[in-house]
Amino acid sequence: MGPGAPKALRLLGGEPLLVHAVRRAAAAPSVRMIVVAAPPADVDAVHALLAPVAPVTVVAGGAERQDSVAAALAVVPDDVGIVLVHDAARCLAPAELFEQVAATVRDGAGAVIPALPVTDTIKEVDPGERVLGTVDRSVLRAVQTPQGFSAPLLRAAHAAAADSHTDDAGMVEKLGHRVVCVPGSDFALKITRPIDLAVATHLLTLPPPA
Ligand SMILES: Nc1ccn([C@@H]2O[C@H](COP(=O)(O)OP(=O)(O)OP(=O)(O)O)[C@@H](O)[C@H]2O)c(=O)n1
Ligand SMILES: C[C@](O)(CO)[C@H](O)COP(=O)(O)O
Repeated sequence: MGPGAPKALRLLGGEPLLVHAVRRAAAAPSVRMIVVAAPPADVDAVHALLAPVAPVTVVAGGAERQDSVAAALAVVPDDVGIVLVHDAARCLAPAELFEQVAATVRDGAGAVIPALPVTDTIKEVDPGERVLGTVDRSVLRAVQTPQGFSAPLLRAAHAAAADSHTDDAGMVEKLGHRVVCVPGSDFALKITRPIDLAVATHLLTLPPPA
């Protein structure tokens, strides 16, 4: 995103991305507890920011996403059976997506991820940008959050993780456990570059997705 405030605190329609993300998570009827991992120095400030939005527990996050998820998971009570892991950067993921993911876990899938088909042609390249080949995109999916898990499975995956993973489902895959996809949402785009913020600003003007 370039220089400026931490991405989760950048403004979208006048409110921080994190506020949008928590509001939508809290609107999902299945969500009964929200844990936010924040930079250690900002725990109190993030709690104050979110208190008017929804009841939240705020913990100190880690250096990497995986560390932050582990820190948040550590305070989830043992009687919570399903955990959804979400990115603040996917701040417009609708409440309905949280529900769909939670319902699929509840129906018996241990690990559930929202995913969209890939629409570009994908090339594999070498370090010199020379094309090595064209990948069959029909078997590829672009994966989003919230990702949903049975809590014991997610805890086991984090406990076993020896290397770094870009998503939680990757750790579950490493355990050899099945991960299933549900249809993702265009509203769950990851805000990474300034253009994504421009797209999200437009999405805010649209009716909420059905
Ligand atoms: N130490 C970290 C880094 C990232 N995240 C979470 O992981 C999400 C996805 O990571 P990413 O978009 O890569 O966030 P950043 O690393 O903060 O941003 P960027 O890569 O755009 O610089 C973030 O929204 C945030 O919710 C986290 O909890 N702890
Ligand atoms: C979890 C994720 O959003 C799924 O696409 C993604 O892997 C996060 O990656 P990042 O490199 O931490 O942005």
